[in-house]
Order: sequence, then structure tokens, then C-alpha cells
Amino acid sequence: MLELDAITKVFRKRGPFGGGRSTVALDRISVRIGDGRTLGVIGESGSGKSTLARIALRMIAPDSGTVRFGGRDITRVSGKALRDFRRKVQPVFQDSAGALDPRMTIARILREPLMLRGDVPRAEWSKRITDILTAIDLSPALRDRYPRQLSGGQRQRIGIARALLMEPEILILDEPVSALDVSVQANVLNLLRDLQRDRGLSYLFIGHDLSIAEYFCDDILVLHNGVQKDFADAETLFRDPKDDYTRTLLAAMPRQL
Ligand SMILES: Nc1ncnc2c1ncn2[C@@H]1O[C@H](COP(=O)(O)OP(=O)(O)OP(=O)(O)O)[C@@H](O)[C@H]1O
Repeated sequence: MLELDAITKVFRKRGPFGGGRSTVALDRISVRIGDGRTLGVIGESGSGKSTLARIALRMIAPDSGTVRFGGRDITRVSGKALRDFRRKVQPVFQDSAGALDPRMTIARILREPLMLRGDVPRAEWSKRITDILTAIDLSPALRDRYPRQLSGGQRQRIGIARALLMEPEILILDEPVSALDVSVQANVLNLLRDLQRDRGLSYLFIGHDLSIAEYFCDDILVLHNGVQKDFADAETLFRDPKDDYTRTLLAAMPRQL
């Protein structure tokens, strides 16, 4: 379980024109991702979604508040506990295509997490790669291809596979299907759901599309300019939104899926 409590993050503008001005990206945000559940973080551009994801990954530090994982405040851990956290909480970003090294074959890209882990014998790597490609519904024959030879949806699956090879407990999914064609989005979301069921994963899902959130998430946090507007299970939120802003958002957003 990952628990964020009273997270505040302020970005101060530097330089001759920014002096003194600041942006409250997150204002005392408190949420939790339950075991095996998907928490969706929804909001318009600039609402603080990615900042929350980066704090949950310990890529940046909050100004105040705590992030608890397995009962420990991960904003304060180091050494083995930090390595353990980095392995168990893995990111999947929107642009997996851009994140994959174009000069590496898929097999080499997927060997990296195994190398990083250090606890899988080299003799097993090839089998692990075959197994993970099968698990994400890709042909093991793709192992010898380069990223540019794959479609956007296939590349995003490779990004997911790379994260899974670390054997995480939580995936931080930052707009994981936003760069994909609508026809491919549902495939990748269904794959993520199957993986969650089979592996007992928990997800933090960042998105801006409410119809996808309704379909994919168990719980939903609505952010607006860094302020927590609603936090409820998806069914309650869509049936009976508490906040005026959420109501406006629901009324304005097309429901596609
Ligand atoms: N490194 C930074 N330095 C200064 N301001 C930042 C920085 N990162 C984010 N911000 C500001 O914090 C606010 C929240 O940004 P954030 O990227 O978290 O929003 P978002 O909801 O993810 O938006 P988007 O959907 O466009 O990615 C914005 O006003 C943004 O300009």
C-alpha cells in the first residue's frame, strides 16, 4: 500500500522575471493506493498530476507531507530500503517510444532490468524475456527487432514489460495510453487489467480522460490547480460527485468508451 499524506509542493520561479512568484502545484493532498487497486488521478493540464506521480516515485521531494510504502516514509529512506522501494514501485510513462534506446534490440532493452536486479542468473535471462513477451501478448520473435520496427502500442507494451521485469508491486502509469490511437488504447488498458489481476499489482493511473478513468480505475482523485476536489471510489464519484468542480468536469467531458 502506498499512502500519500498532506503532500504539498510549491515551485518557485527563478530568474529576472520570476522573482518572488510561485506555483502551488500540490496543496495538502492525501490519498492512498489500496493493494490490488487502481487509483486514478484526474485533472486538467497543470492540475498537479505529474508532480504527484513524480513525488510518489521519489523523483522529486515534497515540501511537506509523507509518502508511506510498507509502513515507511520513503521521503526519508536511503540505502537498501531505497533500492527496495525503487524496485517495487515502477514508472510507465506516456512516451515509451521516446524512452526506448533506438540502438538497442528489444532483448537488450529487456535485459537491463534483469541486470539491474542482480538476483536473476544470466542463464535465465533469455527465458525471462520470452516469458514476459508472452505475458504482454507479443511474439517472442520480436526480441531481435529495434524499437522503430514496432508499433506505438507494441512499444508501450515493451515499456510495461521492462517495468514488470523488476517484479514491482506498484506501477505508476503516467498517461500510459494518451499517445496511442484510440483503437489501441483499449487493448493496452485491458492488458494492464489482466496483468493486475494475475500479478496482484496496484496502479496509480494519471490521466485526463474521465471515460477512461471510469472504465479503468477503482478510486479517483480529482485535482484542480493543485487542490484536492474529490477522492472517492469510482462508482460513487460518477454517481454522486461531492464537489462543484467535479460536477462541471463530468458534465463537460465526452464519454467515449
Ligand atoms: N519543474 C517545475 N518548475 C516550475 N513549475 C513547475 C515544474 N513542474 C511543474 N510545475 C508547475 O506545477 C503545476 C502542476 O504541473 P504538473 O505538470 O504536475 O501538472 P499536470 O496536471 O501533470 O499537467 P499536464 O496534464 O499538462 O501534464 C503547473 O502549474 C506547472 O507549471
